Amino acid sequence: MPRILIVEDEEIIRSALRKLLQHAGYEVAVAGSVDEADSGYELNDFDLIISDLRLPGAPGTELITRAAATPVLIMTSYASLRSAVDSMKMGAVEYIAKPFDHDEMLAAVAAILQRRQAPDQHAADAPEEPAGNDGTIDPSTIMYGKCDAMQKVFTLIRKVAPTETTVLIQGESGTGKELAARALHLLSPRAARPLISVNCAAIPESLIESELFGHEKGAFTGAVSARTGLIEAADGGSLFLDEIGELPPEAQARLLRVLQEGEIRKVGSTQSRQVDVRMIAATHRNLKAMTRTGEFREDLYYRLNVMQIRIPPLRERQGDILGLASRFLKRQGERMGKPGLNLSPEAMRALERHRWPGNVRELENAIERATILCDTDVITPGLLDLESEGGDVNIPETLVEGNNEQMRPRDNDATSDLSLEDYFQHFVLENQDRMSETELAQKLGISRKSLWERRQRLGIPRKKTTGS
Ligand SMILES: Nc1ncnc2c1ncn2[C@@H]1O[C@H](COP(=O)(O)OP(=O)(O)OP(=O)(O)O)[C@@H](O)[C@H]1O
Repeated sequence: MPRILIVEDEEIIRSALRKLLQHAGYEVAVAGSVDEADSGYELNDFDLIISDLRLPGAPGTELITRAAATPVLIMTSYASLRSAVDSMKMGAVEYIAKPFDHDEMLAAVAAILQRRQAPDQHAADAPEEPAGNDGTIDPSTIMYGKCDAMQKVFTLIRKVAPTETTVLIQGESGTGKELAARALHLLSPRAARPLISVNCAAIPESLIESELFGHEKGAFTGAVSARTGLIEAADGGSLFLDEIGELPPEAQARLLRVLQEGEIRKVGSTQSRQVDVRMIAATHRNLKAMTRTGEFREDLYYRLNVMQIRIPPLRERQGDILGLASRFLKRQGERMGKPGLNLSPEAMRALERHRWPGNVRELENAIERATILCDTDVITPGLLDLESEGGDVNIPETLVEGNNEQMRPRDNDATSDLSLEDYFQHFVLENQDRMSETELAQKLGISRKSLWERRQRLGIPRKKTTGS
């Protein structure tokens, strides 16, 4: 049985992670700091160390040198992507952003241990030797989907993952684009190398070029030292550019060069450097339409759109709703110490009838909310609180302004013209004075981070007087 050491100072995360890993069949030990880990255990006896980056005393990356024979997976908050990149450069085998998804964590652990068992296949110092995926990792171990539409997505992922092809993942917010990108990476020969995920909408426009491409010392005010960009950090691995439609024009031009020439030039540098990165991009927007309005470069669009994977909205995956719900219920129940929860027949019907404008994320949030509020073993429709969430709102048939036939609104009534962003904007403007940010995000079925990002993008930042 593989032995894993968790080094985390936050008790709640430490015990949740321990339970998750024990449940998955691993032998688990825990420590609250690097020194506690080092004095309490023989670090090289473990098959894997999972450590928080920020700890009291030495940072988690210290374990990379102290446990030279053991792979170290670093956990870091999403906001500190930069530290994640630095951790990878220091030799961490993988990083994972907190709060992490349980499936994502288990998939990352399984992939690292699998590579450890077959070290000849990945030779970390020889990236040109493909790490290989021996077939034990499958998209269905990373994301749930039994309906025909998702089975087709999985087939496509299995086919395209082993290639070097650039992939464009399209789908509404919350459909699972990021999970699909992770599956593409983990099933690829690059699985042993980093997957760097960047949300282009979350990085301020003024910083995006230097974040992605790096900069030389003195390239602009504040550039006190040279810095490696995220693309370079993904060298040998994969780069996932989420919300690619938000990339400003100058960064689009630079990215095109990376795709065409396989080389990057840091901001303020005259020299280029070759990089070997597999590009995966995602968007909920219609890039083709954006090329017509000049918002997105047509040449870049064609470079990115070599292979397209469309993740269907949840309302087109009717057969998966209950399966996903019971998976989330089991997970949340275990997390919150309520393991025997069930959905009442009425709750099941309510879930199946709901339109799910926020897709899988909204379902996940609804189940989490119901699990918290539930005082018995049965989840009733009232606890899911779905009526006010969209059942009575005019959600368009299809929210993506699609060039893709499948994505076009199916009818021409007035609501079909309402884009997801219009809906979002209406909802926020109408409700922000009486709801907190947390409530707004929950009702929209998105995370608070997503709410904040979209507020910035749509020019409706949170009012100072609004509570949260
Ligand atoms: N098929 C699935 N099985 C299990 N969980 C899923 C599935 N699809 C999505 N999820 C969960 O739903 C949430 C949203 O998924 P994800 O972040 O991948 O969506 P997204 O399309 O990238 O969203 P956004 O466009 O807002 O970034 C995550 O917590 C993810 O784990």
